[in-house]
Amino acid sequence: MPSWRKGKRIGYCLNDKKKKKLNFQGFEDLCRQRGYEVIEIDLAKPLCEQGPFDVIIHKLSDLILESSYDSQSHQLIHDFQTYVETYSSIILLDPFPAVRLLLDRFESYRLLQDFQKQDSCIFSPPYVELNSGTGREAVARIREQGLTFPLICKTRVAHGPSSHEMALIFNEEGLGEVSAPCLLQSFVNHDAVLFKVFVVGSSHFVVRRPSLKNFPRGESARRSIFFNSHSVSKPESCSRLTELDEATLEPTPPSDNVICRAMRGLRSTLGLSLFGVDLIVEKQTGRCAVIDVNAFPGYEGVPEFFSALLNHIETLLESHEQAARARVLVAEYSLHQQASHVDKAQESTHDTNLRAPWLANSLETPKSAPAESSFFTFAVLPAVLSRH
Ligand SMILES: Nc1ncnc2c1ncn2[C@@H]1O[C@H](COP(=O)(O)OP(=O)(O)OP(=O)(O)O)[C@@H](O)[C@H]1O
Ligand SMILES: O=P(O)(O)O[C@H]1[C@H](OP(=O)(O)O)[C@@H](OP(=O)(O)O)[C@@H](O)[C@@H](O)[C@@H]1OP(=O)(O)O
Ligand SMILES: [Mg+2]
Ligand SMILES: [Mg+2]
Repeated sequence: MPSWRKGKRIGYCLNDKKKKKLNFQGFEDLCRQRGYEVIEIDLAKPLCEQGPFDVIIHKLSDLILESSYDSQSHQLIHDFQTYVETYSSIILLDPFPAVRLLLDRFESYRLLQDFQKQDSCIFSPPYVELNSGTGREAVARIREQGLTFPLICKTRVAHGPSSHEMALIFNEEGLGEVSAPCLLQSFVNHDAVLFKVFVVGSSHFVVRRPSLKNFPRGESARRSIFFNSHSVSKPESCSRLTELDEATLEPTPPSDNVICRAMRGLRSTLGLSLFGVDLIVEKQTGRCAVIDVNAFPGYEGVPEFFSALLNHIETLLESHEQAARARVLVAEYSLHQQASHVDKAQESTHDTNLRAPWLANSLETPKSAPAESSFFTFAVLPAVLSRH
């Protein structure tokens, strides 16, 4: 067994629904077969009594959201965060700030807009944030930003049952029916096909799902349509809203090249290992739009999820161990350098019998050490480590 695997403990914190949907027991079994200890974390007990942990997997989105208005949840999140900061070698999948960002569509859609400026392989449909009042108050901004009907209205909060309640708005009158905080996004015709990209570290898996049908572009007299996103884009979804009015060719999935580039960029922009990205292909242009990003999604239709997750964990454990070993070697090396500087300096003071007062200080902090250490880290260490 490699040393980076020996005695390692994987903690997890998932609610019952998530454990059941993922069949998480299967992942526990896989980890135990490979020699890991797996611990289900009980948030009601102090973490230090349950640790130590090398890795913690969680979906604490409920608690993170509640922590903004509930003091007990705030304390739990605070304690959890303090614990992982104290034991900084713990690999947390995923860090709270990165997860928190995805719970707020205002934050995450802003980030997607910035992302498309850096990398135009995908685009994020234009939108307007509505902080207060009804959609009517946003009419001027909608025009200014060049948004066209239909619009899709999404709640600001991106997680939890009510976050999946949405509306399709076809005219100004319909805007009066939506209330803040929410965002209004241009609807993109995409032939009712959604591509869910499930990311696990550096791997990703594409799954096809049903999606909303096409609607004529521009303002129309149609009444708003209120729907739950889970009734249109789950594998088993069966809704009139996903039935195309006329037969069309199946849309071509985004190319591997586009998906790989976009996921590589999003992974580093978001700072997450476990996330899902919803992509659609614009009917008129063939461009690929990102319409949603979810933290630790369901991975439904990805039979390789458990092995990919464990591979990702093992990659992280191995690189953590290498980094820790490198730090020890650098520390040992610089101690050794300091000692030899002291010996040399003492020899020369004995020789000349001239010991200037400034020499004592310069001996305590040998100036050449950092440069030599970095030379050692970059030039010598890799060779040393590869022999270990
Ligand atoms: N801009 C858009 N243009 C066209 N269709 C869209 C757009 N945004 C969302 N949709 C459709 O609405 C559905 C729900 O939107 P979205 O994915 O944002 O909701 P969600 O509730 O966050 O979904 P999830 O369950 O994946 O978290 C999508 O699956 C897609 O069918
Ligand atoms: O199970 P969870 O509570 O994490 O639900 C997540 C759900 O997974 P499921 O497949 O288990 O329903 C995800 O669906 P897929 O993208 O995978 O289709 C997606 O809807 C997330 O947004 C949900 O997260 P939440 O809205 O709750 O943050
Ligand atoms: Mg979605
Ligand atoms: Mg979502």
